[in-house]
Amino acid sequence: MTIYFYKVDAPFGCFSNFSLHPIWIDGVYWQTVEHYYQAHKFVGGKNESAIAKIRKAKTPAEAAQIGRACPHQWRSDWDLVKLYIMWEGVLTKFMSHADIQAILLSTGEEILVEDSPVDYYWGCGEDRSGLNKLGQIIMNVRQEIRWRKPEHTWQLKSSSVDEQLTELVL
Ligand SMILES: Nc1nc(O)c(N)c(N[C@@H]2O[C@H](COP(=O)(O)O)[C@@H](O)[C@H]2O)n1
Repeated sequence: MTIYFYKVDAPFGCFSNFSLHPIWIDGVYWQTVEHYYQAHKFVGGKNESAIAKIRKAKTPAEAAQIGRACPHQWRSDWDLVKLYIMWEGVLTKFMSHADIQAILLSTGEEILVEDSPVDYYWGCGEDRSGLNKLGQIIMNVRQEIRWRKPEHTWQLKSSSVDEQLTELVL
């Protein structure tokens, strides 16, 4: 069964980057993964003052609104680094909050899909043909957490450590 998530107040809403689960990365506090992700568009760019504005944004929607404005001011390597930034934020979120980590692990091997009607990159888009990069990252993080927690490794599909490593590298 595929698990679709999007709205924070709907089932599996804790998988959304808009969920109110703060993270600390490199000694900096971020209210949500969305704040962290949007702010990093401006790290090393032409308008670094936007970082503080996004960090202080009252809601993840406001953080996204600021972050999406002025794409010409984003760092030049944004397309190269955005997947890693997102992965780092999502991994930190699920490593920092035991309650949602348990929810994530309880999904077993189910496919996770961000059911965004507008986003064909991070989500599946209106017709569900999108790339679902956020869902893929959350599934990767689920696997990563199992690696870090030996008691969960029995849930991995492959039988040997070598096979499991190969799966992750590929
Ligand atoms: N809950 C929610 N509401 C929205 O309005 C959204 N667009 C999303 N999707 C998230 O938006 C982020 C991508 O932003 P950019 O388009 O790269 O500026 C990413 O966190 C998606 O998961 N979610």
